[in-house]
Amino acid sequence: MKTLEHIPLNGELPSPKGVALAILELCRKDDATIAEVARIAQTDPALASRLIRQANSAAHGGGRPVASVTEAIMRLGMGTVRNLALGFSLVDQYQNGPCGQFDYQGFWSHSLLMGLAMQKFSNMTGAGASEELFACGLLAQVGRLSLATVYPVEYGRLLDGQDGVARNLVALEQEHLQTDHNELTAALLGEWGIPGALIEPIYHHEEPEHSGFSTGSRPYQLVHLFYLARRVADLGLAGENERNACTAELLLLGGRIGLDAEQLGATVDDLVQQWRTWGELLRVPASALPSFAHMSAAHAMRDEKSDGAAALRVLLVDDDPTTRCMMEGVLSGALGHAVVCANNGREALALAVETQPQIVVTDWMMPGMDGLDLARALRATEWGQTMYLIMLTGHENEDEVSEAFEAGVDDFLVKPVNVRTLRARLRAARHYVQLLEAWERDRAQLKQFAAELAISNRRLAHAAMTDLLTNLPNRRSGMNALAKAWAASSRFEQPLSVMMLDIDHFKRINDSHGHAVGDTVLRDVAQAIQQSARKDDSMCRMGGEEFLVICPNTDLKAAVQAAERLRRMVERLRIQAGETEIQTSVSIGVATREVGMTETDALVNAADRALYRAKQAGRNRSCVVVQGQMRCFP
Ligand SMILES: Nc1nc2c(ncn2[C@@H]2O[C@H](COP(=O)(O)OP(=O)(O)OP(=O)(O)O)[C@@H](O)[C@H]2O)c(=O)[nH]1
Repeated sequence: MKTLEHIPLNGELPSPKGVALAILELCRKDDATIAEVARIAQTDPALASRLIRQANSAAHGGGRPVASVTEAIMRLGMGTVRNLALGFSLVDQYQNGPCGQFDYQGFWSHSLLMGLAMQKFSNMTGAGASEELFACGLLAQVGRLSLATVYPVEYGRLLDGQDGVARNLVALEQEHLQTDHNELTAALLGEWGIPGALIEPIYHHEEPEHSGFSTGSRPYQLVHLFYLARRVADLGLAGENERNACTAELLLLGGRIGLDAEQLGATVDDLVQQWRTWGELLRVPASALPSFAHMSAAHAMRDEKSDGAAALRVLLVDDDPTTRCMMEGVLSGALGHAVVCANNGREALALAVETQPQIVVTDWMMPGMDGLDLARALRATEWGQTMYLIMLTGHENEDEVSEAFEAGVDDFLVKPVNVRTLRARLRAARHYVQLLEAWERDRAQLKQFAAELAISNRRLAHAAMTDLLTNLPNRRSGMNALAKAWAASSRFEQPLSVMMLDIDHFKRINDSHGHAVGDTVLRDVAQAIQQSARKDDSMCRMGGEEFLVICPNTDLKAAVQAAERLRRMVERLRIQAGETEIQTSVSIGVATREVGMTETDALVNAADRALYRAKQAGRNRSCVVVQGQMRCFP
C-alpha cells in the first residue's frame, strides 16, 4: 500500500486543524497523559460535548453516565479520542469546498451513517472497539474528499463523466489523476496514525470479494463489515428508486452476520434515528427514511410491476438455517416471490409435490438426500421436468458443475450469494418459466386447433361426399362405393347387382306444387330407399330425381326382389308437403354383373337401359334386361 510520499499530489490535502491537530500531535508522544489530552479537548466545547456523547452512547455499554471530558477519555481510550477528534474536525472544516461537482454535505452525510453503522455492527459482532470503528467508518472515504480538495477542476470533470459505479470511478481516477480515492484514504489514515490492521480492510472495502483476505480472518470480517456499513450509508442517501436494490442486498449481507429480515430492519431503523441525531450535532444533512420493512415491501411491489409478472413459486432447500433465512429474506421479502422452505432433499421432494414450485433453489451438500439426488429425483417425475433448478455451490469446480448439469440442474450460484447475481439469475429463471408457460398455453391452443381442424376436415369430407338435399352419399361417393363392391365381388367371386331408380313424372310434381314440394318428395323417397336397403347395401343420389342402390353379394333374383320391395314401399308413401299430400312412384332398372363386363360403367349402363325399359313399360315398374331379354315386374 502506498504512503503519501508515493502519491503524486500537487495541492493541500485535508488536515485537522486547531484542537484536533493538537490532540493528534500529543497522542504521537509515548508519554501523553489523559489529563493533557483532556485539557486540550476542553478548549473546544463542541468537541468536548461530542466526546462525552460518544462515551455515553449505547454502543459503549451501560454503566454510570460520564459527565466530564476526562471521564469520557478514560472510557473511550486515548486512541479513539484522537480518531474522533480528527473525524469531527474534518467534518467541521470541509462542509464545502472548491470542487463544484463534489457534494460535500452529501459526502459527510454518507460518511456519518457509515461510521454509525460500523460502530453498531462491530458492537453486535464483537469485531473491534466500536468507537474506534465509528471514526474509521467516518473517514473510510476521505480519499474522495482529498481528491476534490487537491484536484477540484479535474476531479469535478471526472465526477461529471462517471456513472456512479465505484469500480469505474477508481479506474477513472487512476487514469486521469494517477491515484485513486482508496489509495489516498489509506495513505492519509496511515499518516494520521490509524493502525494498519484497520487501514487494510478500509482500502479494500468497496470490493471485499477481491481483498484476498482468508475467510474467517479478522481483516476478512472487517472488510465485510465496512462493506455492509457502506451499503447502509448508500441506502440512507439513495433515491426512492435505488433504495430497492439496497434493501435486497442488505438482506443478504445482514444474513451473513446472522441477522434475519426483522432484526436487520430494526437495526437499520435504529441507525437512521442515530444518524439524524448526530446529523444535527455535526450540522450534516440526514433525511428521514421510511422503515426498512416498508422499503423492502415497496421493492417487492415495484419489482412485480416492472417485470410485469406475478410472484413465482420458489422452493428453497438448505440445511443451514442462516443461509435459508437470508435467502428467504431476499427471495420473499425483497423480490416478492412466494417461498416455501425445506431442510433437506427429502423434505423438499414432499413439498415439491404439494406446492409445484416453478423454481427450486437448493443447496448441494445436505444430510440424507443432497441437492444432486433431489435434482435427479425431480427430473425423474413428469411434473418435475419443467421446474427450473438452481444449485448453490461452495465453489465453482468444473467437474462438480458438469455433474450438476448432468443431474438436471439448470443453473448454479456460488456461495456466498451476491444479491445482484441472484436477482439476475432469477430474471433468467423467470424468463424460462414464462417461456415454458407460454409454450404450454400455445401447445394447449394448438391441440384445440388440431381438434377443431379435424372436426372441420371431417365435415368438409362429409360435405364433399354427401348430397346436401337428401343427405345420401352423392354420385362421387356412390361411384367409390361401387368400385369397392366391384373389387370385392372379383376377389370373392360373388355376385353384384345394382338398381337404378327414377321418380316417375317428377317434373309434374315440381310444376304443379312447386320446387319446395319437389324437394320434400326427393327427401322422402331417399329416406324410403335407406329404410328398405339391407345392411350391406349402399346407395347414392346420382343427380336430379335419379338414385343408385348397390347390392353386394346379391344375384339377379334377390336384386329384383329387393327392387320390388322398394318400389312397393314408395308406392305406399303418402308424402305430406304442407297442406298437400303427394303420392308418387318410382321406376327401377336392375342389372347384375355378368361375365364379359370389365368395368363398373358397364353394370351401371345395363341398369340404366333396364330403367329406360321400365319407363317405357308404363313406369312404377322394376325391369331387368338379361342377355338382351327384358322382364318387367309386376
Ligand atoms: N325439386 C327439385 N327438382 C329437381 C331437382 N333436380 C332435378 N329436378 C327436376 O326433376 C325433373 C326431372 O324431369 P324429367 O327428367 O323430365 O323426368 P320426369 O318428369 O321425372 O319424368 P320421367 O322420368 O319420364 O318419369 C326436372 O323438372 C328437374 O328440374 C331437385 O333437386 N329438386
